[in-house]
Amino acid sequence: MLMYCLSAASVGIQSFCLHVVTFTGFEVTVFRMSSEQPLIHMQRLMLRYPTGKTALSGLTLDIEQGQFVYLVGESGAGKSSLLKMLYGGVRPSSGLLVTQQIDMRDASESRIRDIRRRTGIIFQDHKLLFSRCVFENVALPLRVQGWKTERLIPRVRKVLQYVGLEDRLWSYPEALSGGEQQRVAIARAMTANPAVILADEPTGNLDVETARSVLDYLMDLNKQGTTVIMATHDLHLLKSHPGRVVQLHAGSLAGDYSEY
Ligand SMILES: Nc1ncnc2c1ncn2[C@@H]1O[C@H](COP(=O)(O)OP(=O)(O)OP(=O)(O)O)[C@@H](O)[C@H]1O
Repeated sequence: MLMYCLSAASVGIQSFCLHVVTFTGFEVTVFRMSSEQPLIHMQRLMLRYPTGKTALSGLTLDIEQGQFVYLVGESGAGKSSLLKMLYGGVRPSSGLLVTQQIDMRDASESRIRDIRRRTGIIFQDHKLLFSRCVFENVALPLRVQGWKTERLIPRVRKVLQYVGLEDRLWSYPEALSGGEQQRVAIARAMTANPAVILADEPTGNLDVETARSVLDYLMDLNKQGTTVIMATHDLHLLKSHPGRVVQLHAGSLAGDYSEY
């Protein structure tokens, strides 16, 4: 089932978005520009930290809606810095970055908040709140958006059911295994129907089997329309879960393989 919505202020005048309700019942927001621009467009993108360290030096790259992209490269290549830039954690020092139709060079704070609302973020150390139960951790992005408790309960139940943790609703993260904690982080990242999921080494602390199951969830979300961009050192995962591979080296593009 497809539902169209009118272009919102945050998506620009000539753009529109589709809310796609997928076969598993999740609604994914898919953005399209009338000019068919890519979801993410980078041109000679540079990032220099205040310390003077150049993390990205002249990156030119497009990422299309619906792609599954692995970011690979040696430690310090710039993978995390690129992900950070994609959710507005740091601003470009020079060059062009347009993500989800927002020019990040001069985007206002409210535009950056728009980006974050449409972006799910997963970290290696999952960054769950240990003082809050699973339900509250997963509900957080919806609470930030002002959802009332009665409306968010069914949504949180549904995403926890998806990652197989509906029976752990009231558990605290410390009572979960590393793999279960990462599945809670996936549930939290997907709960607000993001257009994009950014994952920074989400399998870094997991054994091979658990890492594969985390990848299964991300691949499944991708098949339902969510663009996934994932930094990883786990190159063996690329064989079992193929995708586009973007290789960085010392802040520059070193390779771009459409299907590994
Ligand atoms: N906040 C920061 N301030 C200054 N320099 C930074 C900062 N964050 C990262 N860097 C530097 O920028 C470069 C790129 O770092 P980044 O974390 O993006 O690499 P990475 O490819 O993600 O590495 P890893 O695989 O080890 O996570 C490195 O030289 C790093 O030391």
